[in-house]
Order: sequence, then C-alpha cells, then structure tokens
Amino acid sequence: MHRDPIPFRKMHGLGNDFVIVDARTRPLELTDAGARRIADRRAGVGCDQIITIEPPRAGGVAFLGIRNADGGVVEACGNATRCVAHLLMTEARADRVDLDTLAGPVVAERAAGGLVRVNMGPAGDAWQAIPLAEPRDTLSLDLGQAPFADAVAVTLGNPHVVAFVDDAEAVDLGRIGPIIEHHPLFPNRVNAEVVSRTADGALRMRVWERGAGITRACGTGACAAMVAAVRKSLIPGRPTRVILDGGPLDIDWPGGDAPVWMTGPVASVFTGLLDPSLLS
Ligand SMILES: N[C@H](CCC[C@H](N)C(=O)O)C(=O)O
Repeated sequence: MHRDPIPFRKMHGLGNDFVIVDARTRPLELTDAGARRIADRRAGVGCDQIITIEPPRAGGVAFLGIRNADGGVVEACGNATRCVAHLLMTEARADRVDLDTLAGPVVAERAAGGLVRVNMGPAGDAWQAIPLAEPRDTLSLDLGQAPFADAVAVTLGNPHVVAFVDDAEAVDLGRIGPIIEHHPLFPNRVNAEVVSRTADGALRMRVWERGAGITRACGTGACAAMVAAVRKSLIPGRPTRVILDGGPLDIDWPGGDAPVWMTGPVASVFTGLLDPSLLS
C-alpha cells in the first residue's frame, strides 16, 4: 500500500506517450484499475502505456514493465524501450544498455542526432508464436474485414497484424481497429497496422494499438510493418523509413532470424508525483 506520492516522468516517442515510474528500489503496487486511472487523460496523468523500471529478472540492468492504457500487461514497447534506455544511459553515462522485457532481452545504444537505436530481437511468424487460435498461414490471413483480407501476422514479442493498402491515411482505423483487435483469431488480441508505400520508397503506417487505440506511433508496429513488407516481397530487406502519425522511425531487418533494429527519437516532457490514491 503506497502512502507517499510516487515520482514519475512523462516521456514520449513520436507522440506515443508514457508515464514512467522507477520501481528499482521500491516496487510499484499497480493493479489493472490503477493503471487505467493513471492513463486516463482527464482524471489521471494520461498516457498510452504505463512503464515501470524494475530490477532485472533474466539479465540486463533493468526489467521493463509495460501496461497499456486499458491496464493490460504486455510484452514489448519499442518507443518506451528507447525512452527508458535514454534515461538509463544518461544515468550511467553509457552509450549502450541491456534491458530485459517479457519479450526477451533488448539492447539499446546511442545513435547520431540524439536518437536511440534498439535491437528489438528477432521477428516471429509462426502461428503459435503470434499467437493465433488455430494453424494458419501468417503470410496471408483473411480476417473477413477489409482491408485485412490478405494480412500478415508478425510478433515482436507482442502480436501484430499488418494490412497493405493504397493509402494508409484513407483507412477508417477508428472503425476497423477495434474489430481487428478483438478478432477471435487472436486469443491475446492484436495490434493492427495499415501500411502504404510512399513515392520515395518509405512505408506510411497508422496503428490501432491493442489496449490503447489509435496512437501517434508504435515502435514494435513499425518493426512489424517492415518485416511484413519484406516477407510479402513488397520491399527489399534493407534500412527502411516508416512514417507514423508522429514522425519517422528507421527500421533495419535483413530477413530471416536476424534481429530487427529500430532507430528513433525520445522526448522527456515533465516529472511529477502520483497521488497514492490513484493506485489503490
Ligand atoms: N507503443 C508500443 C507498442 C505497444 C504495444 C501494445 N499496445 C501491445 O498491446 O502490444 C511500441 O512503441 O512498440
């Protein structure tokens, strides 16, 4: 039970925003309901995900706890990984940091221009790994809802399903997003991305995030979009710019079992104190 106010830092990666609590020395007793209250953009602080920096569990210098705005605990969050890595590299005066997540180990390093580059680990495509409710070809899923009639499922530790369209900005994601998120083929629900190609060979991506809705950016989603495009032979396996509502991420994946690298910015907005009543 918390009696004292709890320090937090508000950060974002291309507008995908986080409340970050350093719980390395003092565990944060956070329930699903408490997470929802923190994430509430009127009655709480407001964020897409609540992030806790915790003592490492299976290696690295810290474990990254990730909860969506709906309170659900999830495996991976690329934009938050960059933000926490920035904090820990700054604290340690280091240019590299190893972190632990439910999705497995990730490595982050300083990149040019104040950016942070993260090895997000390998991308998975087996139906059991996504997971799907039954054996299916993850390279061509018909979810019975346009534009997800020939979609690609990818896991970065968290589940994604990617649809390629002529114009990502023309898709009514607010309508189709929740239908796909809760599609029965995804027992753990799913993050849904719509992707189109730009004239200069970049990918334009919009996302409906599991447990958070439309966000301005999704790092694991950008990784999934690039992997799906390479698997569909729409682009070659070389560094690709993915343009999100909040700005660009650079994704690099040569194919196969190679790890996916994501490079992008971080921003710290303010620090504050959570009232303990928010968590009870
Ligand atoms: N915004 C995060 C993804 C959160 C994914 C979460 N919505 C899930 O349920 O997996 C990112 O930058 O990767």
